[in-house]
Amino acid sequence: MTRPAFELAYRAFRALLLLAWMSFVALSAGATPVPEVHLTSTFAEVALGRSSEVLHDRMGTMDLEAVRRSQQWRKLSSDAVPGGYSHGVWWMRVRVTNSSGAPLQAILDLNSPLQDYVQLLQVDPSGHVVHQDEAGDHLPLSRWKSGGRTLRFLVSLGTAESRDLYLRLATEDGLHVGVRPALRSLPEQSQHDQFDTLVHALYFGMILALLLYNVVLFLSTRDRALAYYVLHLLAFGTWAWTFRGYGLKYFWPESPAFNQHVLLASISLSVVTQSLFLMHYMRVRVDAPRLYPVLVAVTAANALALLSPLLGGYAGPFFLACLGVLAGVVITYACAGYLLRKRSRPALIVFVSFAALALGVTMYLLRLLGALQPNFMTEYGPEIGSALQMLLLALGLADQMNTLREQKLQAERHAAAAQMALVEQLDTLVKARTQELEQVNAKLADLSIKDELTGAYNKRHFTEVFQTELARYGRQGGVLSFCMFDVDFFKAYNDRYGHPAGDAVLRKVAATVRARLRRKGDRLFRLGGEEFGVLLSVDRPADTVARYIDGLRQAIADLGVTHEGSPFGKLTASFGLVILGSASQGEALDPEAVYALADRQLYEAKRNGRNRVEVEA
Ligand SMILES: Nc1nc2c(ncn2[C@@H]2O[C@H](COP(=O)(O)OP(=O)(O)OP(=O)(O)O)[C@@H](O)[C@H]2O)c(=O)[nH]1
Repeated sequence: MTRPAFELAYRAFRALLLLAWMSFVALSAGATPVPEVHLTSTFAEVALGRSSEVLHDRMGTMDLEAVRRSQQWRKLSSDAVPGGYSHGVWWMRVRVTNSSGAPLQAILDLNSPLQDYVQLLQVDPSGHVVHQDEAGDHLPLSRWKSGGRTLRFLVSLGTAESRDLYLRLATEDGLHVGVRPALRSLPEQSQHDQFDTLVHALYFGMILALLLYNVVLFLSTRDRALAYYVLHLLAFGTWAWTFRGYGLKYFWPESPAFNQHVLLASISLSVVTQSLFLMHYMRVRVDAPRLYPVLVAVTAANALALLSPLLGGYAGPFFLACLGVLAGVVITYACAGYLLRKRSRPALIVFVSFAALALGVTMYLLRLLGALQPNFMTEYGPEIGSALQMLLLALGLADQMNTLREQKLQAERHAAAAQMALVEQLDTLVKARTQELEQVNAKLADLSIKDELTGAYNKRHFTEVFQTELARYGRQGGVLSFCMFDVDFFKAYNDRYGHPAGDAVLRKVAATVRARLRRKGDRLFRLGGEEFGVLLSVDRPADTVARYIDGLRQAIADLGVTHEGSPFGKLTASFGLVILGSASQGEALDPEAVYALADRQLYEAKRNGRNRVEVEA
């Protein structure tokens, strides 16, 4: 071999060595073992988190070849691929080997409808992509190969076949949702979906029932708290419906952008309507006036957050919406805590119901972070928590309406009692006034028949009574006695002692006589000037009448009123008496005639010396 030929051969050998070394390096880098999962004949479900590896492609530029060769793969500490803000791409890989002894189909389910773009690359052990699928809530549903509420892919394996599954999770603007991919056999997936549908049917059924019930309640009561509660149920229900993927699946499958808007708007609307409801339900304005402006401000901020989609993107508005939710939770707890110290029952219900929601959501998040084991409570934590919250608030509302109705009834009872008391008071007043009026009337009537100076009945009344009594006597018989008496030398008395003294004497005489008329029917009349008449009761026996009248005369004389103008030296009176005995029964007596008889006897008494009684028998 010539020297140049040798050098050429040597160079070729070196190049071959270099190529071999480079190939070795390249092959050894690509040959990093992929964690493997064996699917046996008893396979039902494998949670892929801990059985797989993840890779964070921070720039989002790596292709399959690059990730296959990467040395950055690491194990996960939980079942969930980390969520949060990152503009990179998350990759997940696992080798699945069909050890069931027969061809096998499985579903790779992300257990979430929320991930912008997902790609599943199924690669055979030699590195060839044998199958490629895409899905994601930024794609219309028609581009998801395997339909379902959640993001999922079909994996078909031949007997003893192995495939490397590369799952690529990308976002539009950096917001990654923590997903928990699981591989399930078809029967297991079907059972899982059935149970999931049942739980959500119950959940959304409950929201719908509460919604309708409260709409009816609102229509009958027109209570604003109820109206806000209905709107809140509507907003929250819409959010939950969309969040769980039913919006995209059933309502707007070809409008992923609209799905994002609904998701964002329903968060802010939920907080706004909830704050408005709480304002009325807990009477924040009246009972917590210093917190009220803060609650109003938070509500207004959440209302403004509804406009945040105008800023573009999803991550930014979502961040704002989350801030709004946080502010809403803080102010709600502040109000409820403050009002709890005032022993407000609505505040207690709000406190407990929000605690239930917080507990449910916390359990769900802890499960996502791998701190809790998966179970019914952690899987459906938000649903259970919010269902409890909604039920408690609905019960609270019903309780408040009951309390209000009770208060209204009590107020009505009080008003009725007060009205009753007023009526009674009015009644008593009317009775008192009537009595007073009757008394005044009686007094007026009395005054109209009495003589002002002496208090004896007046002449007008005498005429009436005398006529009536005579008529009665004419009908019934019995004894009727009438006498007239006249103060003796009264002119002289007036002349000597003055007219006022005369008046006083007349009063004294009348009082003396009246004091002795004790029987019912005995009456004293002033017939004019110093002349009086006495009509005696029919019950008085005839033989006692003259003596009785003489007793009156004696009583006047016994007054001992000095009268120097009288031969008796004191005041006296003369009496003319007529006694109509039973012999006169049935006679129609003429009052004037009887009067004249008495007057004549009085005249006789005067003529016979005064201070005496003359009787017409
Ligand atoms: N003070 C006073 N005097 C009266 C009243 N009414 C009548 N008189 C006076 O009574 C007097 C009656 O006088 P007379 O009819 O002459 O009778 P008399 O002086 O009593 O004489 P005899 O009846 O015969 O004893 C008159 O002077 C009347 O002015 C009165 O209301 N008050």
